[in-house]
Amino acid sequence: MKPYILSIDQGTTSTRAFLVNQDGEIVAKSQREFEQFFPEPGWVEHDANEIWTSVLACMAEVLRIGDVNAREIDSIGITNQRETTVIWEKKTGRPVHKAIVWQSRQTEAICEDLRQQGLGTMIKQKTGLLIDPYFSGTKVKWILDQVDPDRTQAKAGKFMFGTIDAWLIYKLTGGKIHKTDVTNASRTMLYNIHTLDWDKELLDVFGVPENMLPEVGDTSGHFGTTVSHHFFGYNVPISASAGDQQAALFGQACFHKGMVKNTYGTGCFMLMPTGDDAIESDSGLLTTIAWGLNGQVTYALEGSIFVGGSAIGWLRDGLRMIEATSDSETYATRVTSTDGVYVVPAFVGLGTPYWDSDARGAMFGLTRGTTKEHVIRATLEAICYQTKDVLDTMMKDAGVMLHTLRVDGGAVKNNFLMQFQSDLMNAPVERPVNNETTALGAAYLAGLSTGFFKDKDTIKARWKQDRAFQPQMETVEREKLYHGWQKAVEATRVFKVDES
Ligand SMILES: Nc1ncnc2c1ncn2[C@@H]1O[C@H](COP(=O)(O)OP(=O)(O)O)[C@@H](O)[C@H]1O
Ligand SMILES: O=P(O)(O)OC[C@H](O)CO
Repeated sequence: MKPYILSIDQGTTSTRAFLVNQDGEIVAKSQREFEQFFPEPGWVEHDANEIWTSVLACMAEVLRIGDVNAREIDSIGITNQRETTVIWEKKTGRPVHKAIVWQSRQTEAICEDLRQQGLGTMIKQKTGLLIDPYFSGTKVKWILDQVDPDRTQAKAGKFMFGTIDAWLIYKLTGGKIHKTDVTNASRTMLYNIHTLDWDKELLDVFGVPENMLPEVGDTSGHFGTTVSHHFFGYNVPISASAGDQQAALFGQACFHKGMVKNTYGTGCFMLMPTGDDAIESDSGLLTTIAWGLNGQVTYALEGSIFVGGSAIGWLRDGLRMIEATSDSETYATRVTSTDGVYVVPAFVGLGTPYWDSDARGAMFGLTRGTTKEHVIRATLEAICYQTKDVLDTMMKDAGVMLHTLRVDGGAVKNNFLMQFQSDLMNAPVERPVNNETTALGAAYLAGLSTGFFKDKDTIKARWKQDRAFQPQMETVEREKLYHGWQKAVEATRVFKVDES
């Protein structure tokens, strides 16, 4: 048995590679940031080639750091920022446009047109998604409209589309394999999550020829092997591809309905598996695929918050109130409350449960006595309020009670954030010892396919708690604070800049 799995976590702001051993421990890690392009307000793009070279660099570096030879790698698991859209030329492998990132709002006009055509219900029934620029479908249409408006080239089979996993699989296999998995496909708005097929009616709506689309497989399965010149002379199997939020759900061993994880990264994403029941939400949750294993799909409910930890990046880079994101905890705990200040970080609109593309950020309750400590605390609290909005909706739609929330992602190091979250939800918040649950999830999924890991119970047995935050706040206080937040969101949504 080869002793390691190489897990690649291709995220929104950085690429990471990890070596995971059979005890489910991370023995080496490497990380590279890459450029974010903001060509217009609200637009976010990546250079797909830069992402690819960051993956190659991280793979080489993690082997060097771990002092591991490529021949010791059992398999590769890929997990990725979801929805981000790449279209490349079949013949040359060259991207035809920058990758359009999940956060980008540049397809809002296309979305509005779809809403006007009354397609919302059909799209939701088939894909589990709501019409919003977040998903890949309108991004594919947008790129094709730029480079091939009448679709002559696309119909002639000149282009390939992929989410980031499919792009990396294509590159790693030397262009031999064009494949994705069900979790990534379920975020495209082109895939029918019930029939498990690319949907012809949707492809027509978006003007996307089927020949551009990748094959769709189980999350844990066969995605080809690396070509040896990319992997130090070895052909290593790629055995998993999973959207990063789904990989985190798996890595957190949330295998049953009622087990919920929330990831606090750039945005926040809360997922709960619902078994073979694709629960449709009327309150703004998404119905999505948690994973595909052995030909069997598990569904999930998801709440997506577009601005989570990145609001703390804004305090640092935009407002310059802090030098490092970790300073936010120090400042927040210098005051005992926000003194009535609320920050609504709707910088790119609001996701679940509001789905308001036009909303923009706001701050309320300012007085002459407001200090930066209050603003910083209010920004951290906003992450928790948004999470409560999503959680309450999820519990109601699924008809379950929350016992405990499992958390991960870059911002969970912040103890103030975690304690306030627990207080606000009146439930324990469990932080795992190993916060790299996304990478671990991808490693587990890869290892299940090759026999490196025995079964899902092995993963459950390896989950260890670092700290459980217990609720301490009085009910009256909690309700008062949350009521203030609800009023702030309402007021934010009323305010619209007149662009005429
Ligand atoms: N101590 C902290 N307190 C609050 N937010 C933090 C802290 N450390 C990191 N963050 C936030 O966490 C995010 C990074 O988390 P990460 O999981 O690496 O994100 P992603 O995978 O989306 O790139 C950043 O937006 C950063 O502002
Ligand atoms: O890269 P992350 O961790 O911000 O995750 C992004 C999500 O997958 C977007 O849906």
